Amino acid sequence: MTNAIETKNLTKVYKNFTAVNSLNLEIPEKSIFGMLGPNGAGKTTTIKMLTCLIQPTSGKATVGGYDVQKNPDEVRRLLGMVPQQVSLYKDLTVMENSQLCADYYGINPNERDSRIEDLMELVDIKYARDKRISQLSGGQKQKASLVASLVHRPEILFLDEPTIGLDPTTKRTLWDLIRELNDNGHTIILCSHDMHEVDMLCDNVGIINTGNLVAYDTPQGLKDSLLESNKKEISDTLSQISSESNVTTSTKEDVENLSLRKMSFLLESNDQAIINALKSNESVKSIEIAHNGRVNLRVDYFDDNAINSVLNSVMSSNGVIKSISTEEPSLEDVFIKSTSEVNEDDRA
Ligand SMILES: Nc1ncnc2c1ncn2[C@@H]1O[C@H](COP(=O)(O)OP(=O)(O)OP(=O)(O)O)[C@@H](O)[C@H]1O
Repeated sequence: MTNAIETKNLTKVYKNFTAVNSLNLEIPEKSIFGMLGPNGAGKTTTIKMLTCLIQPTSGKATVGGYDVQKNPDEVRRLLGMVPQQVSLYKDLTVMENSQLCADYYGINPNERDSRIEDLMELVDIKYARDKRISQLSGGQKQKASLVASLVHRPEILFLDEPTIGLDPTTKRTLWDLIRELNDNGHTIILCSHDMHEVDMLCDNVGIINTGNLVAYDTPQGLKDSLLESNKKEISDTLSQISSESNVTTSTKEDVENLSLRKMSFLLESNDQAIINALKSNESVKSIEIAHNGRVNLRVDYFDDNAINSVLNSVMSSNGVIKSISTEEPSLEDVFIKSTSEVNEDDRA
């Protein structure tokens, strides 16, 4: 698979502060890539280098095969950018702003307006085509910005916090649009603090912390690796504790609790036979029935068959499960873990 974007030791230093530190990144063509990182991590600086707005201090980046320093015009032609702060002309209308963009990219005037009309229809902003940007709401401005940035049909689209401040319905429309653009072959680079959005939309995710790429994988791969590293951490701590006689009972209990994973059921009825079967199941370490009737269990983290065995206990007592949930690590957990080890000197 070819890469839409490649960086090799890409670095940006402001005076003596390193904002992006030797970044090596590969973003496959026609994929959706999520860029995560805490405030000040270096995401915008990276995007600015990739979109030729600033020059790297050292290292290299190619976009669509073109070097950002040697061929900035070719790179600009390939990409579209929807920035965090909408950068359209406030006194011009939605239509006029898009026309200006189309003219900048030399789109044939005969084709220009029909392209814009189609895009306005796609993002549902046609009804405001003749309104000035200053008269639009936040969500409408975001949509107008999308139309203007898509008019030259960019192969690679950078979206910086595209759904921030949008209502849930408009957010969903934009998510659908992002998927649709991707289905049509556009590579999307999505910068977002919305973990659900990134988890749901992205093929790959990179987490940047103090200018360094600290994690890169599929969303599921990141969550799986956190589960593995949690298991290891708990098991190491438990074996350390069991060899130290002066550790208090409550500390032991705290760590042992960490080694339990939550699971919960809603059963058609909480027959005593089912509850007894669960209580006598060795994988079940605690059981509690909530006021809404939900059965909350804690099962052994390390027992790979725990969930299967719990399900068997319910089924063999003729229990009917209406809903079930287990607690798995979320992308937010991965983010917090990957960005928690910050060297304070790096943040200066
Ligand atoms: N022109 C500049 N001069 C000096 N330092 C800068 C400049 N631009 C950015 N920085 C610093 O570089 C670091 C990275 O900033 P950047 O804007 O890339 O972060 P970010 O990850 O996009 O953050 P956010 O999520 O808050 O938008 C920050 O510490 C910032 O203060």
